[in-house]
Amino acid sequence: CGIVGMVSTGPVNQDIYDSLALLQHRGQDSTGMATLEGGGFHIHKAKGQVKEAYRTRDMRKLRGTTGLGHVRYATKGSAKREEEAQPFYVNSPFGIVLVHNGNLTNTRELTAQLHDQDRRHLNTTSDTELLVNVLARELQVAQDGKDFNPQQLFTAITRVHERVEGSYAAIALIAGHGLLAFRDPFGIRPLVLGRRQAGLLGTEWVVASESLVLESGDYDIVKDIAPGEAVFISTGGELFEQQCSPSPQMYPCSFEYVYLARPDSTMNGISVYEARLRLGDRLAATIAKHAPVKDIDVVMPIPDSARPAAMQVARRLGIEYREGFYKNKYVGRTFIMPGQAQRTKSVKQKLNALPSEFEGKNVLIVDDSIVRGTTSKEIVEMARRAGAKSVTFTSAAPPVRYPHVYGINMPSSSELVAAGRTIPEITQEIGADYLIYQEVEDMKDAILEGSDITELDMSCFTGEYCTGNVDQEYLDWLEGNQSS
Ligand SMILES: O=S(=O)(O)CCN1CCN(CCS(=O)(=O)O)CC1
Repeated sequence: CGIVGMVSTGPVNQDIYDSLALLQHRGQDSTGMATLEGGGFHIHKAKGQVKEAYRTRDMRKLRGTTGLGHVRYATKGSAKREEEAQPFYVNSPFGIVLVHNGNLTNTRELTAQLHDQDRRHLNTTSDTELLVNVLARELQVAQDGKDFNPQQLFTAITRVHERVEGSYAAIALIAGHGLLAFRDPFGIRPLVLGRRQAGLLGTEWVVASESLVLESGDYDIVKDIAPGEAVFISTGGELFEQQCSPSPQMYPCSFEYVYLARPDSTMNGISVYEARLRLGDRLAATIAKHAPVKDIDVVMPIPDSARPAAMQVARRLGIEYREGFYKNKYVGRTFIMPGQAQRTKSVKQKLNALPSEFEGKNVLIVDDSIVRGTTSKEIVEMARRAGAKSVTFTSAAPPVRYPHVYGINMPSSSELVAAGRTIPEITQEIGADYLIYQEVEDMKDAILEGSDITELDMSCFTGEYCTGNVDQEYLDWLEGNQSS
C-alpha cells in the first residue's frame, strides 16, 4: 500500500490525487482520500485505480487544505475476504481518519482488548480499523478531558507502540487540529517527510511512502520519519515531532528494494535504483560460479523492476543485453492480485516473448524475485515456445521460503514455490535448465552498501521475524486463516 498526507495553504485535493497516482504501483485494488475542512472530514473511497476512482464531482467534494490518501492492495487473504478500502474513520475522542501501510500481527489480542476493555465495536477484519481504534482509545486516555495539545498525541503513540505488534507506517487527520504521522519502532514500512515554501503563505508539508512524491511536488526532503517517531503538523503548518519508542531499531523491509518501491525513489537514504544495480553485480558473481556462462548468448530482464539488475549481470559477465519480453503496461501488477486463477491468466496478458530474440539462443533471464513461481513457469514456457535453445532463470532475490507478514501479500507458505524445496526441485518445478538465486548475504550487502543502516527485514528469506513476536502458532493461524 501507498500513503500520502499533506498540510497546505491552499486546496489539497488535486495534489493528493497526483501523489496517489505516483504511488499507484504500491496497490491497485482500491483507493481513498479524505480532506479536513473546518472541523469536519470529506471522504471518498472506491475500488480500482486512482485514474478511475475519482470523478470531478468526487474531487469537488474533497475541499480543505489538509488531507490524506491511500492506494491499496490486499496485504493478506484473497478477494473473498473483502477488506474495506481506506481511510478508516472513528468519531471519538476527535474525528479521526487514518491510512496505514503495513500489517499488524497481534490482531486477535487487539480485537479482544478493544471489545472487552475499550468497548469499541469493529465493523471489519481490517487491521487498519484496529490501529485507528487503538490510537483513538489511547488518545482518549491521554487527553483525559483536557484541551487538545500535541503532547497528548505523542503519549498516545507511545501506548500504540506498546500495544500494537507488526509493521505500520500511518497517517491520520485529527479533526479541527491537523495531521499525525507515525512509524513502527522497527521502521519496516517507509515514511518520508517533505517541506516547501508557499511564498508568503507559509510552509507546506507532505508525508508519503516514497520520496518521488516529494520530488514531483518540489518539496525538499526533510527526513525519513525515524522508527518509532511521530510527527504532528497543525493545520496552520506548525511541526511537532517526538520519538515515541524506548527502543527504536531500523529494519527496513528488503522487498521495497527488491521490487515494491519505484526505482526513482530514495528510501531510508538508499537509492532504490542503485540498490538494484548492486543486486545485479552480486547476482552476476553467483551466476559465474554456478552456470555455464560461456554458453550463454543473451541476458534478458523480466520488465520492469528486474531491468537494473539484468543490465549489470550482462555487463559483469560480458554478455549481450537484449529486451526479449514485452510487458503490457495496462495490466496491473499480477503478482499481488488476489486469487490464483486471476494471477495465472494475467501473466499471459501481461508479458509476451519476441521470437527473434530467442530463436536458437541460450538465454539467461533475470527476474527481481521468485515468489509463487507462477510467473516464472509461464516465462520459461514462453521462452521455449519462442525458440530458446536453453533457459537459465535467475532471481535477483534469494528464495522466498517463509511467509511475509509485514505488509506484502505473500502470507501463505503453501503458495511459496521455494518453501520446502531444494533448488533442483524448484528448477524442475519452473521447467528451467538452470536456476540461480541471489545469496541472502549478497542481497543484504547490495542494499545496505554505503548506508549507515546495518539491518534489513529479510524474514521471508530467513524465517527470522525482526519484531520478535511472530511464532509458529501465529504462522499456523495465518496459514489456516488465508482463504486462498
Ligand atoms: O515490479 S514489477 O511489477 O515490474 C515485477 C514484480 N515482480 C515480478 C515477479 N514476481 C514474482 C512472480 S511469482 O514468482 O510469484 O510468480 C514478483 C514481483
